[in-house]
Amino acid sequence: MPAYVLTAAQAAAVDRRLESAGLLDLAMEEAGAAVAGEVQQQVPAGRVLLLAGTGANGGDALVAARHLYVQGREVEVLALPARHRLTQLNRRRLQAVGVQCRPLRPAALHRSAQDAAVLVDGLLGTGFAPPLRAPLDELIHIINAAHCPVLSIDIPSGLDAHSAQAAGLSVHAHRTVTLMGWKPALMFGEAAARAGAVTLVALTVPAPWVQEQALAVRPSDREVGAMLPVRRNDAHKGTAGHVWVLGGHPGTVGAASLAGAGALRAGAGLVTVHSTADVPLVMPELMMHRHEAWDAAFRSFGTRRPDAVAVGMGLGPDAARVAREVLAWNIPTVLDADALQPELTGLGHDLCVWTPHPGEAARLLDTSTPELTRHPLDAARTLQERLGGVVVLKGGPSVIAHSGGLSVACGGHPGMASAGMGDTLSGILASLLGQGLVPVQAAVAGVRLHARAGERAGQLHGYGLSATDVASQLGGAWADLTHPQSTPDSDRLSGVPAGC
Ligand SMILES: NC(=O)C1=CN([C@@H]2O[C@H](COP(=O)(O)OP(=O)(O)OC[C@H]3O[C@@H](n4cnc5c(N)ncnc54)[C@H](O)[C@@H]3O)[C@@H](O)[C@H]2O)[C@@H](O)CC1
Ligand SMILES: Nc1ncnc2c1ncn2[C@@H]1O[C@H](COP(=O)(O)OP(=O)(O)O)[C@@H](O)[C@H]1O
Repeated sequence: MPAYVLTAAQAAAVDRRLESAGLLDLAMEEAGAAVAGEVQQQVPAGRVLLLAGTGANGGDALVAARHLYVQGREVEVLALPARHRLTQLNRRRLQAVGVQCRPLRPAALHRSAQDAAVLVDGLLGTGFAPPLRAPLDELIHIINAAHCPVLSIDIPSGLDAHSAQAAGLSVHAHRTVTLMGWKPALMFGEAAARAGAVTLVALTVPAPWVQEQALAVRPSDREVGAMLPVRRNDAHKGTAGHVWVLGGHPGTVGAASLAGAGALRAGAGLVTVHSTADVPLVMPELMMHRHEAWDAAFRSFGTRRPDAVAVGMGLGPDAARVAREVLAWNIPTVLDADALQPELTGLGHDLCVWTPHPGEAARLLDTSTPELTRHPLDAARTLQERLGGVVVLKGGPSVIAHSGGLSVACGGHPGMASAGMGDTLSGILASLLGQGLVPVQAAVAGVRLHARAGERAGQLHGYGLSATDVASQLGGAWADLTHPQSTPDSDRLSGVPAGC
């Protein structure tokens, strides 16, 4: 089963269903036990300071305190007055095993945080409605000044679950144990940086209840690996897909050759780069057609068509015109970089994959980049509705939007913040389309393949990794995804963007 992404409202809807089925108590017990387990694993000795808020997030902290106590850990619990029925119940259960809760006041927190081995933040979860009210603001300042590691339950207190922005004061956690599904804030931007390393505890909730609500899926590497094409032993270059790359312009010729390298390394049988500039052939296996002008190029193509085409990488001022011609072919097409022009809106078809980075996406939606990056899932969905086909809104992580919904591809490496990475991705996507994957599978599998290759290259080159390094790791990344038992858990890889 894939992991799901849920907004606060969607998580609350599942909670109501659990409550009416009499299962919410069990879910809270499971959540608290998982938090206790994470504490035991991460900080196996020393005093655990647990902070419980008024709602069910506080209830999870009280359950965690009970589990830790019965396992022999020294626990201290500071709690706000319990308002939620199950939080009140778990307070009584905690007292019944011999742990007293003390009132959570700033002075007490300040004193207790001095020598705690770990602080568990159960103040506010998905029930938080900004802005913060007193005394939560003062308490959060004290938590952030504490010297011990902080583990937040579900989401760092004070974060708006839906927004990547992290506009106001919130807990800065070292780790977050999130429940039932990922919250958008745990994956994107400044908000994700405040969550630290995230562990998802899916909880024993009927899968359809979560699936019906979910905003997006976050497929596992095993699920992604199963999408990748499998070849017969008698495969030859004619059956492995012929990809055309249309790109390059004086000054940006490298973009077309990086796309070509990405296509070859992702398995295309034949790759031809068409350009009106002298594109350097970084790999001699690439074929090159230098055309005098694009009109002449299209005349020379006649009725010949590749299995898939990537258009736009470094293509320059002719890009919109070239993309318009290519769209009329109605074949599997990746549109990137200069081909991502608002004037192409309405010309897309079901076989298109559009790959904007946030700046290009903002231009297509006529908005600002900061506004767009605040809600990347919403932005990707709006773009897909306007452009058709599949949209890959690139970033760390990227969002794939298609007519059936949204998918988030996590992983990658911060070293991928360098020029040419997107060009390589376009080639990968065209390669997978050329090998017969339908656009949504090519996008989901290609984006994760690219990110996984980035993780491998990042281990070798750190922040100095280049797009060529990423292309050279695609074979290993492919093997990792198709044999996932040997893949390190991408959530726990060092250097992976927070929350992903
Ligand atoms: N299915 C799930 O995902 C489960 C979720 N559980 C927990 O339930 C939590 C949600 O519980 P609740 O809906 O009770 O909400 P929370 O516990 O997140 O917060 C609600 C409480 O915070 C207070 N509050 C809200 N906004 C505030 C503000 N701006 N300033 C100060 N106080 C504010 C409210 O008065 C309310 O008492 C999740 O985050 C998770 O920790 C678990 O108990 C188990 C099951
Ligand atoms: N910090 C990061 N974490 C994960 N992936 C990243 C990160 N930074 C960039 N990437 C990936 O690198 C690519 C950059 O694309 P783009 O900005 O179009 O590059 P260019 O235009 O230089 O080719 C995207 O696929 C993006 O997802």
